Amino acid sequence: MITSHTKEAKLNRSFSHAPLLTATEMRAAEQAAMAGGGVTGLDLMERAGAGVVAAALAEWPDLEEGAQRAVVLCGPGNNGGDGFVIARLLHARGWRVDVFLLGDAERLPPDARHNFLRWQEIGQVDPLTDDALDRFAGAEGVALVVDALFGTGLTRPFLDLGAVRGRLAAWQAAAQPRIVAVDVPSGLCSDSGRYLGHDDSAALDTAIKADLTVSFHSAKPGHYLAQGPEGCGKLVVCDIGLDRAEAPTWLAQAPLAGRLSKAGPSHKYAHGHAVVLSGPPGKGGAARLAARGALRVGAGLVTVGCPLRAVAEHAGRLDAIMVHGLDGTAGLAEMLEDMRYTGLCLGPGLGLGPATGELVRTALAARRGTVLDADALSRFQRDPAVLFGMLHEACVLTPHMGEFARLFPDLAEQLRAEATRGPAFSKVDACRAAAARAGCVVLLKGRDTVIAAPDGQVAIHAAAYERAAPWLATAGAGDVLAGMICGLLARGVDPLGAAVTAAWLHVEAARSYGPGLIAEDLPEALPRVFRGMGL
Ligand SMILES: NC(=O)C1=CN([C@@H]2O[C@H](COP(=O)(O)OP(=O)(O)OC[C@H]3O[C@@H](n4cnc5c(N)ncnc54)[C@H](O)[C@@H]3O)[C@@H](O)[C@H]2O)[C@@H](O)CC1
Ligand SMILES: [K+]
Repeated sequence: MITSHTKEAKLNRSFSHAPLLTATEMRAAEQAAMAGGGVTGLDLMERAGAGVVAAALAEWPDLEEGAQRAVVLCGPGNNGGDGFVIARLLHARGWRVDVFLLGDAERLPPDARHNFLRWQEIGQVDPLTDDALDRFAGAEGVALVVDALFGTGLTRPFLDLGAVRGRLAAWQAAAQPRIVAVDVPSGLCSDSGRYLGHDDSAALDTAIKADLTVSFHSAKPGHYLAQGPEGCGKLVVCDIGLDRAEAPTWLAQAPLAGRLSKAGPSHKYAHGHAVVLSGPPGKGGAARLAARGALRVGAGLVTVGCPLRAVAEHAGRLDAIMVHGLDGTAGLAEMLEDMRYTGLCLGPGLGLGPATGELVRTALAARRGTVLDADALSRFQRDPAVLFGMLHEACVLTPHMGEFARLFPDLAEQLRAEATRGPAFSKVDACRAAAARAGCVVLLKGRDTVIAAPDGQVAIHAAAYERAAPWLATAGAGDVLAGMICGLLARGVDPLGAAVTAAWLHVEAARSYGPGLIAEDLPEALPRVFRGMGL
């Protein structure tokens, strides 16, 4: 599952991005390094443990002051092994450390067992039972709890230890020790960001939620998807000396400024002409928002194409954006004979009637860069295969979860089903399968937006951690996103690049505007974002 060098080189020109490794890919990276002979599993475990200690001390400098007290909860695998290393390193700093083990010490894997035995030369290990935790509940002065129960090896729900979660929650509320999770908060699936065995909405009430999560080598999809960000608190990735891995899934980061620059050809047609189709009078606001997004993202020209009877409404509301009255699908077909129209956007406010289906058919036959959103997707709920049969590789579909379920009901159902085994079916899995089925780029919206191409590449764009943008949950924001993608397609950006770039800019615009944001503000915030990028 490693991308080819050619593909990688192409991606590198478009984005800065970091690979996100699944549990299987992470294991493979570790195995490859060990097979190369340069490093042993014990070396990696030592580096992982040292990385957690360093990250915790960097996060909370007050922990450097005086002797502190820590509780380390170790699990039955190598995540627990990291825990024994951490206990030893904290002890070496003069800390008082209490260590609990979940499971049978005899059955620990070799590296974890080695570190268990080393710890036993220093201190004792208590079994992690309800009784032990009860006895410990009154312990004073615990400054740090280390969650080293389960990492990437979580295969089944972590249910029988409701007591642990309850205790941690109680400690967090009462004594307020900091909780640092090793690799992932235990119970969270590192591939999907889902807490196994829990209804999603209830999971966070009972889960181990960390204040800081320290992962190794590369972040994992689960740190960014679903409940990952809430569970992890804050994320730090520490280097454990493995070679940089490439993977088909990566984290979308800032687009390279050069790709958005207007330096070079100065003629407006050099930057493309985007067309946003609008619905009937009184329903044109969504199209106008999309058109504004297309214009601000740098399309040379933008036209709203609308029914003849909606021309007056649009003309009264638009200046820099042109209005073109269309006489149904024939009018659209005639308009698109002009090859200077380079990007299309259909869906926002378009309506769910048969006319929408016909407009989509006509637009797709013109084979331009085309964004299909909202009604242009929902219209095909009864027979998605009809839509899939018309799509081409210059298309981008931008469903939210409800629209996704209309087009890909089986995939949505898999995502909705309770996750009972790890690694669990993830939004990445769903979106990757959808893109393969549709034969074009699919951008599945959410705080964790997932963007998949039909060749299997997937970018996760998460408005989480330092890029949280809660104000983006506002009416019309999706219309602006569709318009921004359309504008980039019109400018000649490839579909995956356009979708990833727009997703990043959209969140950046929201963050730069801040509280009180409404959809109209998003396009207007783009100039500030561009200036910040040095454009
Ligand atoms: N892969 C790597 O490159 C490295 C891995 N390291 C650590 O190793 C971890 C992965 O170790 P493992 O693969 O041993 O996996 P884990 O330590 O995450 O857990 C695996 C063990 O837990 C059991 N288990 C899974 N779910 C359970 C449940 N719900 N209840 C009870 N038992 C359950 C499994 O049967 C297995 O015995 C990483 O998360 C990381 O912390 C680090 O030491 C550094 C290097
Ligand atoms: K953990």
